[in-house]
Amino acid sequence: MAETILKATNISKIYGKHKALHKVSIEIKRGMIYGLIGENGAGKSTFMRAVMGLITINEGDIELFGETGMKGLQRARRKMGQSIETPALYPDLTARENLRVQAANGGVSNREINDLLRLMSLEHTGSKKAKNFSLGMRQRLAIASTLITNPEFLILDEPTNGLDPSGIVEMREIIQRLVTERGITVLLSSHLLDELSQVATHYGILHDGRLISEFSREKLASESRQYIELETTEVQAAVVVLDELGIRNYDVVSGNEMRIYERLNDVAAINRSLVLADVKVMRIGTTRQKLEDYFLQVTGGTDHA
Ligand SMILES: Nc1ncnc2c1ncn2[C@@H]1O[C@H](COP(=O)(O)OP(=O)(O)OP(=O)(O)O)[C@@H](O)[C@H]1O
Repeated sequence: MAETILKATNISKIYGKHKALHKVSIEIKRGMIYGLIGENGAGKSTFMRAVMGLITINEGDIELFGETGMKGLQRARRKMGQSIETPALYPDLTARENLRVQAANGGVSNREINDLLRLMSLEHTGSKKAKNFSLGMRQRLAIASTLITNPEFLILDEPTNGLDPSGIVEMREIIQRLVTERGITVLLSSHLLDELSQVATHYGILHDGRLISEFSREKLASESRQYIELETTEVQAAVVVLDELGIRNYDVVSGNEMRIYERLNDVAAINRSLVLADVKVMRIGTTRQKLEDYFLQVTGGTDHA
């Protein structure tokens, strides 16, 4: 069983009359990438701040690396890095110079800095100053700065926020690299499930300060899986053809609609077989349940999302 890195039990945080977190319990084990999903104001940053000890909580317990209590948590937090409060970047310095400054007291070698620049895909930024960086580059440099201290557990608040699609893909790759190359456990947040869909191993949905759903990457993949959508007036006849083709993994979802979960690349061949058997095909093609639809489903519909 993997070591528990974070165990938050029944965490509540109240601002004035507003309950920003309501009895939130989350457990993160070594090697997980835990994605905290929720709309703006759901409580994601508040939870992360509580874990980092940047705010006090009104109720609940936090255990980090098996440590509890003020002293224990202080010790544990030395093994952590975060991007909630981003370190100041020096706009007139290059990526390398920025990391040098961050590393000034840490005895960090040039080799390590080179490695960090490569890890963050910043190795080709050369003499470019941080003020001329794209948002994605700045975000990556900020993460690189937090890695100077070699954390085992990293908290990233909305790392894909504001990035364009290619920046999002790059950030996902980098986060994955943190895990595979450095064995870092990650807690990260986003207001869009889609943005973390290919990176997180586990998901928690926060809504109005409550953790309303938790699921694994596997569950997400199976619930938002791709399938062939077939619309026909002759479902019975279509079933016979599919059986003849050896296709077993399908559902009849209504009187004239079917979903086929296998042979996704054989749409044309399946269509041909149906037509040859005189089955009227109104529509056939691959589709994928939109992740944001899934999000609406688990949050209970538009009222809650
Ligand atoms: N220092 C504070 N004082 C008062 N209310 C606060 C404070 N910080 C956060 N809140 C409130 O707590 C709730 C949760 O905020 P939080 O920043 O955790 O949300 P979030 O999910 O991270 O959203 P966002 O993506 O907008 O940051 C919000 O209603 C917010 O207004």
